[in-house]
Amino acid sequence: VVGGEVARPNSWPWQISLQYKSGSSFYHTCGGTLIRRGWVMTAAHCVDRSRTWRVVLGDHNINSHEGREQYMSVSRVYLHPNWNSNNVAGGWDIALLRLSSDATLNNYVQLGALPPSGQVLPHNNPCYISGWGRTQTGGQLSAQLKQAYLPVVDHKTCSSYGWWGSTVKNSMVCAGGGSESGCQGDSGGPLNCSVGGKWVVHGVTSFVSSSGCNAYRKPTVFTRVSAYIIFTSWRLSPLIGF
Ligand SMILES: CC(C)C[C@H](NC(=O)[C@H](CCCC[NH3+])NC(=O)C(F)(F)F)C(=O)Nc1ccc(C(C)C)cc1
Repeated sequence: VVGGEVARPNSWPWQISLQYKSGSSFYHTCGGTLIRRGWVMTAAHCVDRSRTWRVVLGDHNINSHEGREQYMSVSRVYLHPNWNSNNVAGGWDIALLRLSSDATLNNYVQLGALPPSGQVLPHNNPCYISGWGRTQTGGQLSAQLKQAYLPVVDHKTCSSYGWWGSTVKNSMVCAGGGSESGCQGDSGGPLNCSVGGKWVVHGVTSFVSSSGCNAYRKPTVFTRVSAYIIFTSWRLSPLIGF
């Protein structure tokens, strides 16, 4: 996250750190959202290589053990079938991770709320990005979870000339576009939007401009979660429409 501030610890209790094993250590690579006790939603581009993954719940400082963390292994990765790793602009940048055991919900670990199917937020709807991603273009990851205020940029504006043009599809949501943005390492994490006084996870962090994370008029682009939900009522919702 470029700009913004360090989040109050566990203030986004559905935010997870997706880590891969290298040697005997694990390294943060992406964010994600806990959407059921045994399921995490993240970006397909985060998990389209086969690695040994783990999900850390209830984290704040990813470099220290604070005692609130739950470390979960991943039993299966479900990439959206239409995801094309050579074309992030094509969309479909969404995946589900089945955890090998259920998370314990508490003050530090909660489920993220998903939007109703098809809901599109208005221009300037208040949202926050959260993540441990780089704090500058080409910079380092943040040790502590950060957040930045990124209001929604409607599709009409985001897909116009000088902005993202046709790179941005209707299955995406744009937010920010000023001096604050997501950056590498925030991928897969939530765009937390205030809707009717509640926080709803409306986006999965997907991409920023290759000329720099907080490039002018290149808002951070998120997979629009409501485009992948088939049913609105929770009784029928099979998580995400794969
Ligand atoms: C050095 C970084 C900033 C490069 C930048 N990376 C990204 O935007 C990567 C996702 C890359 C997916 C493709 N493997 N995402 C992120 O950094 C995120 F913002 F989500 F955290 C990028 O490739 N951006 C990009 C590339 C191509 C396009 C279209 C023109 C196809 C749009 C954006």
